[in-house]
Amino acid sequence: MMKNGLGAVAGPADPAVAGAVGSAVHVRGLRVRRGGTEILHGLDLDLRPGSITGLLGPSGCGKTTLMRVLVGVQRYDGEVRVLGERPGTPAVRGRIGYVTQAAAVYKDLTARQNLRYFAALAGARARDIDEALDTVGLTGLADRRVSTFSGGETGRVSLACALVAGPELLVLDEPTVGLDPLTREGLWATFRELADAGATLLISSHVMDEAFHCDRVLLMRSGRFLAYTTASELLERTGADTLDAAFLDVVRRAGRTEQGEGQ
Ligand SMILES: Nc1ncnc2c1ncn2[C@@H]1O[C@H](COP(=O)(O)OP(=O)(O)OP(=O)(O)O)[C@@H](O)[C@H]1O
Repeated sequence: MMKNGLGAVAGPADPAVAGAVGSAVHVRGLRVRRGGTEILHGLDLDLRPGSITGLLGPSGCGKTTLMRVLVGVQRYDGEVRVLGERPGTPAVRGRIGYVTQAAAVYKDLTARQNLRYFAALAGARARDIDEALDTVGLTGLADRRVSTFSGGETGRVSLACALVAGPELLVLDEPTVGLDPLTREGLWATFRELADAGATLLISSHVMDEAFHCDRVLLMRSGRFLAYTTASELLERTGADTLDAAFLDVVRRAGRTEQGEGQ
């Protein structure tokens, strides 16, 4: 398992639930190549059921690639289990929600019609459509065609479509980008409710401060995990005033460790 800049390891959040059986996500030695280049360099990870994990790191570090592996649309080498199964297998496909950066909704339908469609696909697992619309703040726009929505509103329809399917694992690629602070706070409250009800959430973000909403954060850089910790622990250990400064500190320490190992 890889050492990070804080002297900890990117691995089990809680030894009591570590391993393929107890983890919602279990990853060992994950490697991914895209376009002939290795993008992820041997990742280890366990996510506890009912937890929120923030996946934080600069653009291009491999966040989306990791998410693609978990939802079963990316080839990989190594061991990966999601909800106890191999990614992409029929046994888990309907139990995982994935919201990409590009909204995947039907623009010629209204928001409500989109949700009805995704609820129908989810069958017995489906949640209440009005509640999902309310959660993302779209009740007032529910019966307008999505083609008339702003980018942020369209993104919220996409999120509501994932929510309405009642997923056990929710993988969200930058769900709060372009949203106003009020909607953002409301969404984080919803994410917490989902986790409290037993769902596991992995949420990527560029915004370091969103780490305060997460149970744990994974700091990622250049296809490697630098730390798997909490926001407050990160501040405490680095002595930094802000999470941005703490992240830079971790990056510098990791660089020094690599240099030291290379000598
Ligand atoms: N099909 C591809 N062929 C070659 N390289 C790729 C391909 N897809 C992605 N990459 C590269 O893989 C790296 C990781 O990309 P990824 O989309 O996972 O990053 P990210 O952390 O999600 O970035 P962002 O925050 O900007 O969305 C990037 O350097 C990207 O250029």
